[in-house]
Amino acid sequence: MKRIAVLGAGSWGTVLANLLLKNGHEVTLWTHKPAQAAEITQQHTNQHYLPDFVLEPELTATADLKTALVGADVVLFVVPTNATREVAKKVVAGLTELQQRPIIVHASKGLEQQTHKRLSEVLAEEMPDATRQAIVVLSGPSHAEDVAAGDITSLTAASNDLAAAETIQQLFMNDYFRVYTNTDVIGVEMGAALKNVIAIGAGALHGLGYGDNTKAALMTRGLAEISRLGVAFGAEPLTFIGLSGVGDLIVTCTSVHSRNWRAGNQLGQGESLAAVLKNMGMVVEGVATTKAAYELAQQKHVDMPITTAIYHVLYEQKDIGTEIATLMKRAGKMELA
Ligand SMILES: NC(=O)C1=CN([C@@H]2O[C@H](COP(=O)(O)OP(=O)(O)OC[C@H]3O[C@@H](n4cnc5c(N)ncnc54)[C@H](O)[C@@H]3O)[C@@H](O)[C@H]2O)C=CC1
Ligand SMILES: O=C(CO)COP(=O)(O)O
Repeated sequence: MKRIAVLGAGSWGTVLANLLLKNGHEVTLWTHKPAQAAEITQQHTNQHYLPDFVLEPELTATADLKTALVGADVVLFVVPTNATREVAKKVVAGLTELQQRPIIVHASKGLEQQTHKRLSEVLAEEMPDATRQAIVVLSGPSHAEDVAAGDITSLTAASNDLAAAETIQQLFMNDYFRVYTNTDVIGVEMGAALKNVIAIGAGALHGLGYGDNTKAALMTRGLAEISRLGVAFGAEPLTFIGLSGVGDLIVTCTSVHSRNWRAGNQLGQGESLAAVLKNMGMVVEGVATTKAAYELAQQKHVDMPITTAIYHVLYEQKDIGTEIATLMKRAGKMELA
């Protein structure tokens, strides 16, 4: 039995906290919203993020970070990518005062907007050795709504420290949640972040009325460019045919639960990006990651035509139909080049 602080009470943080509690661990969920902490602890619901899902009655939430961190063996970050650095700074202050050194895990999927860094890099930068053991990334095809319903789900726990990844694997495993380990942190984080970009494209195709052939083409060629960029940063190519690569790409490009897919679908139906983001009420990671991926591709001279087209639509207000036509007019090439 471990004591675990889960930071971020959106849909994913709440479901992971609930699962860890059901697995027999002592869990405290931290949210920066006091009213939400009260709702989770007293009413056992989190209506905004998980409508109608009843939480374990023993799950407690707090808006006081230090209360969540006291005695924690593991600290699990599940806040949006662009809040991770800010929250890490607060966690460092708390852990320094408490003189604790937990394993740090993150389950978020994105590249930091300003620096384009992966989240394990952000956490390593902000958290000195005295405040942490290893950093582990938890990733894979896993919509919170499906895990809440007890759907069989498989993820990967990636770390440079295999023993720490194995510890985290054991924390989460149960009869419907199976976790593998991986040591390719770069590949796992790049796959997780970049699939959100392609999912916006898949949603847009759906919104425009395209069929299954088109969506399969987008996913397959999307995976080709995800792998190219990942490998340029040192990822192992095989990681992209794993859970955090093709696995997460499939679920995010095909599920109505995906916020990235839903955002794309609404864009395809003619909504403006501003309206889509306003209506979603939850994080759509792929929007910021599209810009990061586009800029990284330019920096590394990696060909990413689909990501470029999505960047044009999101950031330069280009027409989706024109971007699709431009993609189709490119010269023929070898499939595996
Ligand atoms: N929802 C899902 O099914 C899955 C989500 N993820 C990833 O997990 C991460 C979180 O996603 P969700 O839980 O879905 O997001 P969400 O939009 O449902 O919730 C985000 C939570 O973070 C909080 N938050 C926002 N800014 C904050 C700040 N500056 N300080 C503290 N808390 C802050 C919000 O109040 C909210 O409670 C994302 O990176 C997402 O890609 C990964 C796998 C599945
Ligand atoms: O990462 C996810 C599923 O594995 C969640 O995707 P969305 O953020 O698009 O909902």
